[in-house]
Formats: sequence, C-alpha cells, structure tokens
Amino acid sequence: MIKMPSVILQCEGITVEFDGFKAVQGMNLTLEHGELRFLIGPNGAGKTTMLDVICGKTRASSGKVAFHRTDGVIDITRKKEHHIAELGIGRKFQAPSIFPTLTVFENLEIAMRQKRGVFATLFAKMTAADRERIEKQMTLIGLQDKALWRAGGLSHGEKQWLEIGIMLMQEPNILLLDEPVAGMTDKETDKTGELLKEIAKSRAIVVVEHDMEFVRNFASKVTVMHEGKLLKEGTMDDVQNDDHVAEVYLGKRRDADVSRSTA
Ligand SMILES: Nc1ncnc2c1ncn2[C@@H]1O[C@H](COP(=O)(O)OP(=O)(O)OP(=O)(O)O)[C@@H](O)[C@H]1O
Repeated sequence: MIKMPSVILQCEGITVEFDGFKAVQGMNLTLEHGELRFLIGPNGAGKTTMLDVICGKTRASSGKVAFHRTDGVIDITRKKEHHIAELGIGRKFQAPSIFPTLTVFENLEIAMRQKRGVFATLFAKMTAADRERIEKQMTLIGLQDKALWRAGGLSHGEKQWLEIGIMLMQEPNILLLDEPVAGMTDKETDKTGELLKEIAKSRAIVVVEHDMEFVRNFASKVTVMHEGKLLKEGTMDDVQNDDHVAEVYLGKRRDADVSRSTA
C-alpha cells in the first residue's frame, strides 16, 4: 500500500493586496490528508480571499501555495484556475451553479463526462459502471429518490448537496467550501454535517464558516483569521477559550458564547 504523505496543502506567507489594501497578510495554512478544516473569523478577515488564492481565482502578491500530490509537490501559486481544478482542487461558491432545467441525474452525468474531458464522450453511451457511479453519488448526497427531479425544483439545501455531488464527480483531492450551510434549515444543516464527515474520509476539505454551532459538531482543527492574519489555530475549545479570539468576536466579553455568531 502506498503511504499517503501527511501534508496535502501548504500555504506560506500569503499576502493579497487589492489596490494597496492588504486583504491577507503573511497567512500560513497547512492542511493534512483527510482533514476537515474550518476557517473562521469576522467579516473581512480574509477567509474567502484565502480560498480564492488556493483555487487560483485570486493571485497572491507574495507567498507560496504547494499542493502535495502522490506524484510530487506542485507549486500552484501562479497556476490558472482551471489548471488547479484539473490538478485536484475543487471550489464551491455560495451561489449554486447547477443546471436547473436538467434532472439531478443529468447534472451528475454532465459532471462525470466533463471530468473525462474528451468531447466525443459527451455522446458516448453510458455504461453500467457509469450509472452505478452516479447512483452512488446520489446516495451519498441523499438525493437517490430525486434522481429524476429537475434540479431547479430542489430545496435550497438539496441544491447545495447536488453541487457538492457535482464537484465530487471531478474527484478532487481537496474541496474548498464557502459557507455550505448558509440559508439551510436545521435538519439540512445536520445532514450537511454528516455529508462533510463522510467526504472527509477520503478527501481534505476546507470550510469557511460563520455558524459556530455548526463548527462545534466536528472534532476538527479550526483556523481563526483576523484582519488578514492568522489569529489562532486549534480545537474549537482552544479557540473559544482564547482571549484574542473572544476580543475579536465579542469585544472583550469572554463569558459570552460565540454560538450562532454572524460576526
Ligand atoms: N476584489 C476585491 N477588491 C477589493 N477589496 C476586496 C476584494 N475582495 C475582497 N476585498 C476586501 O478584502 C477583505 C477580505 O475580504 P474577504 O471576503 O476575504 O473576507 P472574509 O473573511 O471572507 O469576510 P466575510 O466573512 O464577510 O465573507 C475585505 O475587506 C474585503 O472588502
């Protein structure tokens, strides 16, 4: 059996400037294989910008992003977004980008064919193995009973799951998710939590999240950003008991809970 290297992504000294304003300043972030990492922090802390840098949507003005794959370490700092996606880093944005008039099944089928990348395969017949793969994916995202539903008719939560399913069809090694439970009902939020745990068994995930109650459901490492910098990294307990974090979130009130913070 091939032993997986423990580190899968290493961001070092990332700085991002927008017209002279430093949205991210010397940020470090190291992600391990199979890790589910939460990136939290108040509005404007630079969380989304960090995801943008990793997926190649935004260029860092300095710093380095290294993607550790089984075939070697790749410097992705200057690579184009589509190339980074092909290498195995998938990014899900807040707004769904599914095809609303196509069914759940068809949305996943298109994603599967895109992965193959050959134009001819768009017209190729689907094999039993392909069908099985799509069905497996639908079961994972909890939409197996809605295979023939038009995606546009799904609930908000179901659309988000479908989109995660679409990303998984691309077989990424790392998934980057921006507020995956925003706007979800409590039940949908719980189901999303289970889904993320399941996905993290075989992939690394970085989740930008505002909902602290949601984050507390995971025994994961939490990275707190503030004003473009790393403020604290540790378990949710470490983070909640940290004076600097409390200050940033609560204006010096240590006793209050940061639950359901929309800071
Ligand atoms: N394209 C841009 N041009 C100029 N400024 C930007 C741009 N993108 C982000 N910023 C600024 O950079 C800072 C960090 O933004 P970012 O969206 O990364 O923060 P965030 O931690 O994700 O915040 P939120 O939780 O509100 O989404 C903010 O002050 C934001 O206004």
